[in-house]
Amino acid sequence: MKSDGAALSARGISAGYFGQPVIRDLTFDVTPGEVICLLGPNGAGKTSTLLALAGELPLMSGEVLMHGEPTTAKLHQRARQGLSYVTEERSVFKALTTRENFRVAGVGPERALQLFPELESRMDVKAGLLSGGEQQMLTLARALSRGASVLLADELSLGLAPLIVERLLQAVRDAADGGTAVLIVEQHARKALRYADRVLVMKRGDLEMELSAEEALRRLPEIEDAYLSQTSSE
Ligand SMILES: Nc1ncnc2c1ncn2[C@@H]1O[C@H](COP(=O)(O)OP(=O)(O)OP(=O)(O)O)[C@@H](O)[C@H]1O
Repeated sequence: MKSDGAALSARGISAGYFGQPVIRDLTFDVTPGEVICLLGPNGAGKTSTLLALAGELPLMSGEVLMHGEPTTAKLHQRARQGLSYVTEERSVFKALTTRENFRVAGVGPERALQLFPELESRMDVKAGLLSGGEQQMLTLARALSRGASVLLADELSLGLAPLIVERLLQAVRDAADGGTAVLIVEQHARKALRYADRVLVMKRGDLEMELSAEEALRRLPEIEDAYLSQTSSE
C-alpha cells in the first residue's frame, strides 16, 4: 500500500485496553478526496481504530502518520494539524446559541451556513433546544469550517432520521470532494457506501477486507453474512 500523498496512514497499528489489543496490525491510508467507510460488527474495533488515529488511544505497536510524518501527538495537537474527530455525541455547548457555538470554535458563521443553510434560522437558538439532527449539523459544520484536512467521523448519524442521515453523509462527501481525507464508521452500511469510495471491513480487531465501495455495495449481502451479522444494512 502506498502512502504517497496520504493525509493519514496507519502502519501496522495495534492498540487496546488494559494491555490487551483490540485492534491488531492495521495498515491503510486515507488520501485527500476520498471517503473510506469502516465496517464491522459490534466490538470489531472500529471506534478503537478511530481513537488510535485521533491520538486518543495509545498505540501498542505500529505508527500513525499525518501528512507523511509519524505522530504521537494528542488529539488537541492533531486538531491543530488539521484533524477533526466527530462522534455521535454531538459535542455542542447546549447553553450557548448556534452562533455562539461557532464563535467559541473560532468559526465564521458564513462558511458554516454555506455547508448547512438550514441552520440559518437557528442561529440565535440555544444549541440545547436544537433537534438531534441540527446539533449534529452544528457539530459537523464546526469541524468542517475549520478546513479540516482529515475528518474522522464515528456513527455521526446514530439515531437520526433518514433524511438527516443523507444530509450529513452528503456534507461529508462534499468535504472529501473539496480535498478532505475522510474515514467514517456508519451503522447504515448501505447508505454510507453510496457516499464512500473505499471500504475497510474489520472483524475482531483485524482488517479482513479492503475493497471499493462499488464492489462492497454489490457484495453487501455476502459481506453482511460473513462480517456484519449484528449490524443494520438500512
Ligand atoms: N474503554 C474500554 N475499556 C475496555 N475495553 C474496551 C473499551 N472500549 C472498547 N473496549 C473493547 O474493545 C473492543 C472493540 O471495541 P470498539 O468499541 O472499538 O468496537 P466497535 O467496532 O466500535 O463496536 P461498536 O460497533 O459496538 O461500537 C470490544 O471488545 C470492546 O468491549
